[in-house]
This record gives sequence, structure tokens and C-alpha cells, in this order.
Amino acid sequence: MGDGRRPPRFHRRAGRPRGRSRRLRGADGPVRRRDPGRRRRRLHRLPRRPLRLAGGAGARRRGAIPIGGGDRQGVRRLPGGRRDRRCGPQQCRQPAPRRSLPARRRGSRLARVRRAAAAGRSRRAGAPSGAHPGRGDRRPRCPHRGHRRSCRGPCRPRRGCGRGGISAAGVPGGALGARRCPLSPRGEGCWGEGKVPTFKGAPSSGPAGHLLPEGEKEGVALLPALAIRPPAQRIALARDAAFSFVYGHLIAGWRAAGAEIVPFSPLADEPPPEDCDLCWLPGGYPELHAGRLTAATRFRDGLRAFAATRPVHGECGGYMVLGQGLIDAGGARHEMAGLLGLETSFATRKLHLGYRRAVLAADGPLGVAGGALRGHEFHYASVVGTGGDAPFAAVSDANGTDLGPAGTRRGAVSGTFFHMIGPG
Ligand SMILES: NC(=O)CC[C@H](N)C(=O)O
Repeated sequence: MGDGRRPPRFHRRAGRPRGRSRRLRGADGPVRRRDPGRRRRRLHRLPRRPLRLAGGAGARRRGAIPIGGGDRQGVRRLPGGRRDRRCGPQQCRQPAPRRSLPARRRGSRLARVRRAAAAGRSRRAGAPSGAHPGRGDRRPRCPHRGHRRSCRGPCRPRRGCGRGGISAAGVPGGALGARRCPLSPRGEGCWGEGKVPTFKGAPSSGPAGHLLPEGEKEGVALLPALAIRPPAQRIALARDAAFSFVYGHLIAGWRAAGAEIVPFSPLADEPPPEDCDLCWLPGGYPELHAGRLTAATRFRDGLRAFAATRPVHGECGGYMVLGQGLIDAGGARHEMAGLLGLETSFATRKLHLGYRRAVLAADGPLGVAGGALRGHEFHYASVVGTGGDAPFAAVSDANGTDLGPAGTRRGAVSGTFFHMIGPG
């Protein structure tokens, strides 16, 4: 340097001395010891040692600490062209922990995990090859050990799935215990048709303790208590992004009992197939596709024509579509099929969640008056009005608490907010 002084050596931890115990003073003298650097040291596995301020206490002033900027996202350049080994901005922005030389040669933790996955190995014994290490489907969120808690890296669990597992504790008769949220826009990614949900109380080693692929007959054999009589021989089943939520074991059970399932897509403006005996509208996301459903005149006209001669049942999202109108999240009202007097609104989201026992109010394809069904309610929309239609059933919750009438019916058309699980 021109002034003969050595250039300041960068030291990442230059600045305010941290990591030292401080004695805090209260009104009556010292009250407790605090070690402000403890958490950081533990997180990055740094030894407890006196702080070396390379370049002296003025290092920060002289520009040793990088202030923003970098040659590309995630890698900052320090004065002198050195790299600042921090997690990228899309991850946690914490300084990377120091690694020993052998560790550096091994590469980052993520690189090791990727290599192991590519080689079909996994840290967890018995895990399928390529699986993420650790418990369940938790993924390493950050290549740096110890950053899990603070990182919001790309490996976060899918929103709406990983977190929204529904506890079924306290539900009598062996209840559904979801590992994942069944209400996902991905639909089949969670519990699609043919998958059997996990049961609390089922033997953990048996197949009933797992999600089964294409359960069909096996599903019903495993869950005899839930096997439900098909409501018709040929069932037109709405299936697309707006109608993606139906419990798979139900459809598998109907098929196993000999019913035929004929899918159709209301979003593609298809009417229910003419050669069917009953139309079933499952739940899903009508509020996200309300405009398209209103514009689907072939579907709506076809559904009305179908309902003139054959039963139509809607559950949750499907029930909303059977109504007069649906108010979406933005407050706009969309015309629905108008087969029931129901008006629903998604404008003020309110979670309705729980298992239901329903006693049918009248004879219908799902059973005779007084017959009981088991269902599951999980939605955010609310009923604004029923248009004076008769109730479909009287329901109680998992504790047996009476919740009053639920759902509505008009002629051969019926609907409820609960999804059918099985007989009650
Ligand atoms: N379970 C469902 O079909 C959900 C319906 C709608 N998406 C709601 O949350 O209100």
C-alpha cells in the first residue's frame, strides 16, 4: 500500500466482539449470565475462543466486510476477489460453517447426499434409493449442517401437504389419520383415486398402515368396515382440476363391488355421460375455476338434463357447483348449475374440519332414511343460503356432538359439505 501499511486482512467475524459471556445488571446487581454467541457457535460448530479481529478494530470501516453486491447470485466477492462462502440469498444468508480440510475435499453435504443418491445409497438404512435422508420425507434444506432451522431453501415441504396432516385422534371406530393434506391442487399427488388412506389403530406392519397404490379389491378387503354399497351401477364421476378431491377407497370400493366408473371433465365442458345411472361430483376447487365452470354451458345444461331423470350427488366442492351461485375469493359471484338453492362463498375463508356421522333424512341412492354414513368435512367456503331446500342429513361430530342439519336435497339432487368415507 502507498502509505506503507499492510492491507487489512479480511476476517469474517470482524466487528462487534461477540461470543463472550456478559454479565447483565438488574436493579439489584448482576442477575444472570448471558452468552450471546452461544447459539451461533452451536449452529456453526465454532469453538469457543477469543475473538481475533484481523485488520484491527477499524477493519469494518476500511471495507473488509462486503456490503451487498456480488458477481452472481449466491456467491459474493470479497475485496481481493475471494469468495464469501455464504448460503445463497435463496437459502439462509448465514455464514457458512468452517470445515476442516478433509471435509472440504469431501465436498458440501448436499453434494455428498446427491452423490449417495446417484449411487443408490442413502444415509438411512432401508430407505429406498434416492430417498432423502432423515425421517419421513424431510429433506435436507441446506447443504450446511445445522442450518435446517434457519433455511428456507428449495427443499421445503410442499405447501398444503407436509404441514396439513389431519389428526384423527378421538374419532371412534378407527378413523382416518392423514399423513398429508388431502386437499391439494395437485389432487392425485396426495390421495388420488385408488389410494387408501392410513388408519389410526391399523397394524403398523400390515399393508393397511400404508398408502396403497391402486387399492381396488385389496383396499376394500383391508377396510371391510368402510366398504360402501355403490350408489349405482354406472357412475359418472367428474374428474379434473376442479373436482380432484374424492377419497380413493370409496371409488375403489365401488369398483370392487362391481360398479363402473365413467369419468368426465366439467372444465372441458363435458356433460355427464348419457349412459350412466348416477352422477357424482367430488370436491375440489370450484372457486379457482368458477369462471370456466360458469362458461361451461354444455356441462351445466347436460347436468340439468341428467338430473331430470337420474340422481346427482355433490360433495363439498361438487356441492358448491350444484348450487345457484358461488362467490369467489375476490367477492365475484359466479352462476353455478342451479340444481339446488345453495349459495356459497369463498370470500371469507373459514376452516371447517372434522369427521362427521350423518343420519340420512330421506331415502336416496346413498341409503334409506335413518341410515347412517361416515364422512369427513374439510373446506374453507361457507354456506350463504340454502334457498329453502330440505336438509340432506342430521350430522354429529367425532365426539357425538349434534351439529344439526347438513347438506340439502331437491328431488333426486343432493349434496353435502362432507366427503363420504363409508357407512356409519
Ligand atoms: N373439500 C373440498 O372440496 C374443498 C372445497 C373448496 N375448495 C373449499 O375449500 O372450500
